[in-house]
Amino acid sequence: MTKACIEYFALSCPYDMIQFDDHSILDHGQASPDSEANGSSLSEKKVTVVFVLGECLVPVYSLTSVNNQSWFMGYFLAQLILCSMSKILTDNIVSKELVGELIVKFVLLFSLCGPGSGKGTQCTNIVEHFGYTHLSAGDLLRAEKESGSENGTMIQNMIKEGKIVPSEVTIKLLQRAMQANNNDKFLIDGFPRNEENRAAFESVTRIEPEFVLFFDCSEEVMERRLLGRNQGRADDNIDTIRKRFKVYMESTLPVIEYYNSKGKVRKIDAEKPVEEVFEAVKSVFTPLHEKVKHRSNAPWNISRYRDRWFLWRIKSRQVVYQCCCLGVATLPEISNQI
Ligand SMILES: Nc1ncnc2c1ncn2[C@@H]1O[C@H](COP(=O)(O)OP(=O)(O)OP(=O)(O)O)[C@@H](O)[C@H]1O
Ligand SMILES: O=c1ccn([C@@H]2O[C@H](COP(=O)(O)O)[C@@H](O)[C@H]2O)c(=O)[nH]1
Repeated sequence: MTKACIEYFALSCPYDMIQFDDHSILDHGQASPDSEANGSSLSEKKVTVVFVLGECLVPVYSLTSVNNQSWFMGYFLAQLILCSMSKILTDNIVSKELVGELIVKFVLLFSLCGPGSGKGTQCTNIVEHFGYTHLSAGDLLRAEKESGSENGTMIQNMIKEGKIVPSEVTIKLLQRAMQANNNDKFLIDGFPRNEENRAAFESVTRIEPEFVLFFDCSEEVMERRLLGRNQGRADDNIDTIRKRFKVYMESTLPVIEYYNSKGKVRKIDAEKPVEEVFEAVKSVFTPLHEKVKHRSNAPWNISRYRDRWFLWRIKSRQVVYQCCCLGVATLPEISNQI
């Protein structure tokens, strides 16, 4: 989550310093069956709010000293996004260290490998073993084409030619799929396909991958696997396969090199049998899995502040909270649910 960021500021403020648009939070508190949730006890509590400052202000909140209730946290955060940020920012900058363990990262992994290297096969294993949500950009595009979308013909032509679909189309599909899913661990397969995809995704979502899986496999082996796949895909023919290899070498390899220069690439020998490849995958995932397994299984919520969508979730008592800016979006289809 927001790993591309930039700077953290933790602000401690008494609850009553925060100006809400209305007082319904207190009304809510009085209505709560939980005695700690009444208005007077809330006003005595202290809240630490963490902001991430970037190109735009992306709020990330973590709460300390709050004996919170889940309804309160949810309502508080929704209100806080809507309230005047400037009022809070002018007060009480405490320390950057406070952030520490309290910010729980939104885990994102990319699997970026040649066509036919076996990334789809391994992603299925990773989902079963480590509980990630697997989003295959290619599958999302194929489903979009099948749905009769206005982009259907364009997508079909691009896939047939092995070309890369414009970033805005693919990113919108990925964002929608992430928003529709409660998981906090996503494995995005076959994306970003080129530098433009990568830069657009990071700029829109402000999310960077934790690491990038790279399945090393020769063209000869990949070609043999694709020709033997037998799933009726329009691009599993020798002409399209060769075009895909060319696009991969010219456009996708530079993305892998970019992530490699940032120390994020985990290279795996993908020419071995499926089970052996998965053993290597497991050794890459296990340390990360250990690190994040304490994370909350609370459901994700979504809300919008101005033109930005925020994905957030709360776990009360143990102070687990995550917030992720999903970027500028007009998503009228979900606005009614908020
Ligand atoms: N390690 C392996 N050894 C032998 N065959 C494999 C291995 N991994 C995958 N395959 C087979 O190779 C074919 C391609 O695998 P898969 O669909 O996982 O590739 P992919 O990288 O996701 O391809 P694409 O980019 O075209 O979606 C499948 O038929 C799969 O069963
Ligand atoms: O981010 C993406 C992912 C895929 N495409 C197009 O889809 C095909 C098939 O992708 P697979 O990952 O192999 O299933 C690919 O050749 C591209 O044409 C895309 O444009 N952008």
